[in-house]
Amino acid sequence: MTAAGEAGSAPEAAPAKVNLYLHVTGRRADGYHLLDSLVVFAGAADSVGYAPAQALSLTLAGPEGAALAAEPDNLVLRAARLLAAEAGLPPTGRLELEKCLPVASGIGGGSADAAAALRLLNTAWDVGFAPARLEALAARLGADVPVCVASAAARMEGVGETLSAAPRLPACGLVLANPRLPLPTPAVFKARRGGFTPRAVLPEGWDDAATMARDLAVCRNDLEDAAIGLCPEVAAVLAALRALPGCLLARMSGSGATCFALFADAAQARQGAGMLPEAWWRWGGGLYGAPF
Ligand SMILES: C[C@](O)(CO)[C@H](O)COP(=O)(O)OP(=O)(O)OC[C@H]1O[C@@H](n2ccc(N)nc2=O)[C@H](O)[C@@H]1O
Ligand SMILES: Nc1ncnc2c1ncn2[C@@H]1O[C@H](COP(=O)(O)OP(=O)(O)OP(=O)(O)O)[C@@H](O)[C@H]1O
Repeated sequence: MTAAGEAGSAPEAAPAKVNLYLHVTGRRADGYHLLDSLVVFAGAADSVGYAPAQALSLTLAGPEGAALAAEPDNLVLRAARLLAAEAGLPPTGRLELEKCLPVASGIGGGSADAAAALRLLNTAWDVGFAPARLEALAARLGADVPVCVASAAARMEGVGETLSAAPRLPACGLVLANPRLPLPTPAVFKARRGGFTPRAVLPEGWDDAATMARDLAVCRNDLEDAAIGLCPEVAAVLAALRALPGCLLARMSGSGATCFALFADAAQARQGAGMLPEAWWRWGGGLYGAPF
């Protein structure tokens, strides 16, 4: 155990993933859908903390923690047990999950938590697996977990395990809004109707948010209609986002119900989030890791 491990590790951020577009390009024989998606990470995040202890445990904190109180199989614990088994170690430690992202909401909160736990424990337990090995483990926890291991913008294909470089992203602002209605991913995939959408054609990069929004406008989220069928409030969230001053593009993320809007900068996005109904979960800011 390292000195840092004995004192407990610094909390690991678990940022929200946002699917700027999501094309369903095909379907595998096992029923899983083949996707093409541009994934970015927002400044909105959960965090996972660790302190050494003989037995593995998890405590929940944060504004959305109560929503997981009855969850028998938290992804953080599943990630910890999987890493321990692969490393040939007993799973140990007191984990704390500060839950700020709404549960079952299309921004991969559970996936981000699982990936953060893999990163944190890979260091705290001195396992030392390379990122590629962590990504392979992550794929066993869920389709969205591999992209969350690096928590950096990426193009995601296959069922989520094929990651490649994203176009160079400009500075931009993001608003996230959720009507506080959970929408489980399996139900949305099941309700999807229609054919497949080709892989998107993307440039090498964008110099400003308006150009990026213009190019992304020809893409779509192929789960949006199914999500609106199951949760009509998604349409109201999209309408409210599109009405915000400075909104360049609004679309649903993942399987919903969270929708995002793109802005020229983080300040405009923060202002926009403040104009949305208080009953919704809403967040405004920049991309994860951006200077502000
Ligand atoms: C919609 C996305 O959020 C886009 O980023 C992800 O593809 C979903 O990732 P996730 O929540 O980690 O999904 P998982 O927990 O692996 O799968 C939940 C369920 O969604 C469906 N599913 C998921 C991913 C995928 N590529 N095809 C699917 O059909 C399957 O019915 C699966 O049983
Ligand atoms: N740490 C966690 N955070 C959130 N959900 C968790 C966690 N651990 C287990 N879960 C379970 O996982 C489910 C959330 O998965 P789901 O894929 O629907 O939503 P999501 O994490 O918002 O991601 P997506 O973008 O894929 O929709 C919840 O129903 C919850 O019971």
